[in-house]
Amino acid sequence: MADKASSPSSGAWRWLGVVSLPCLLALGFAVAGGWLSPHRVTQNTLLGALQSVAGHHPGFRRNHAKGVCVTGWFEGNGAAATYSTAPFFEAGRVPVIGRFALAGGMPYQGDAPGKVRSLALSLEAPNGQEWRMGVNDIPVFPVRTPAEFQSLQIAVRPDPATGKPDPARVQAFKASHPWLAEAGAALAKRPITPGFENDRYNSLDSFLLHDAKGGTTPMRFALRPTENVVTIPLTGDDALFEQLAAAMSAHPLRWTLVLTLAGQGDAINDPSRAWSAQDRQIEAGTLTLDRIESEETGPCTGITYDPLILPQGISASDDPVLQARSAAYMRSFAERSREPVPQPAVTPTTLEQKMPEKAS
Ligand code: HEM
Repeated sequence: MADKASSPSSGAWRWLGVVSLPCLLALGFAVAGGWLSPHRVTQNTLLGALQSVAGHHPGFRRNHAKGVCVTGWFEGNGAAATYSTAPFFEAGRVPVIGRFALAGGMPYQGDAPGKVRSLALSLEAPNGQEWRMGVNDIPVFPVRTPAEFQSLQIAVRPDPATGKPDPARVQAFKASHPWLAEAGAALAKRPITPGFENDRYNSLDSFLLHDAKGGTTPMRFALRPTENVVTIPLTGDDALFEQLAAAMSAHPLRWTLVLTLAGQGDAINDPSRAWSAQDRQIEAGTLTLDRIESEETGPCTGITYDPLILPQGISASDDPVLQARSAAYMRSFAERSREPVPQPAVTPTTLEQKMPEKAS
C-alpha cells in the first residue's frame, strides 16, 4: 500500500509551504518599499529619485550636498511678538548654527552663479526651544507636491548616453504639468546676485504663527541681506564658497528676518505660487554670521535642518511639501550618519587660505 505521507500531492503542499513564506516576506518588503507601485511617494522613493539625478555619495547629504558650516547669532527685535509667542520674536539674542550650500546631491559640483544657493539655520532659545529652517534663493518652488517633486527628478535625471537630461522627457513633464508654467517663468527670470554673501533666501513653504490670544496667521519668511556686500570675484570650482569666506573675514555678515503675512487669495498649501506683493511684511530681527568652517570640522554636519523642528508659537501649515521634507531629511540623516565620514570639497585648508586673519 502506498505511504500517504510520501504521496506526490502532499510533497507538493509541503514544498509550497517552504517556499511561500519567504515569497510572502519578500512581497511584504516590496510593497513597503514602494517597488510595486512606482507612483507611490515615500521618503525612500524621494531619496531614490534624488539619487537618480546626482548618483550615490556616501556620507553626504542626499540633497544640498556641497556646503560649509557657519555660526553666529540671531537678535529678535520684538516686532513680531504680537503675532507669535515664539521666543525668537522677543527682543534678545540667541546662538545660531547654520550651513550654506548649493542645491543638488553632487558634493563636488563646480560652483556657478546660476546654481540654486541655500542657507539652513538652527536657532536655540535659552529655554531649549529650537527653530530649524532651510531657505533657498529662488522666489517659488518649482512644484506643488511631493509627488510632483519626485516626477520632476525622474524627468531631469541624466540620460546615460549623453550625461544630460533627455529634452523629450523634460518636455513631457512640462506638457503634463501646465499649471507649473508660471513657477517655471518666475524661476527663469529670478535675479542672481554675485554670491552667497549678498543673496536673499526664501522659506517657499508656509507656516502658521500663533499669538497669545489663540489667533493664527499664515506666513512665509525670508532672510534679506542688510547691506549690499561687495563680492571679490574669484574663479575655480569652489569660487562661491571662497568668496563667502573672504567676505566673512572682512566683517560679520547680516540678514534681516522678514515675515510676510498671508493676504486674501494667497495660496497657503502651494509653494509653487508667489504671494501678493501687497502683503504686510514685518522685520522680526537680524541674523549675524561671523564664523565659517569646513563640514570636516564644523558643527553643522551632525544636524539635519528638518523644517518641522519648530518652537511653540510657530507650526506647520497644510503645505504638503513640509511633511515630505521632514521625512526625507530624517532618512537622509539616518543614512549618511551610518556611512564613513567623507572629505568635503571645501576643506579647512581652502577656507584658511581665504581668511588669513581668522586662521592666525
Ligand atoms: C519634496 C520636496 C523636497 C525634498 C524631497 C527635499 C529633500 C532634501 C534632502 C534629502 C536634503 C538633505 C537633508 C540632510 O541630509 O540633512 C535637503 C536639504 C535641503 N533642502 Fe530640501 N527637499 C525638498 C524641498 C525643499 C524646499 C521646498 C525647500 C525650501 C527652501 C528646501 C530647502 C532645503 C535646504 C535649504 C537644504 C539644505 C539643508 C542643509 O544645509 O543641511 N527643500 N532637502
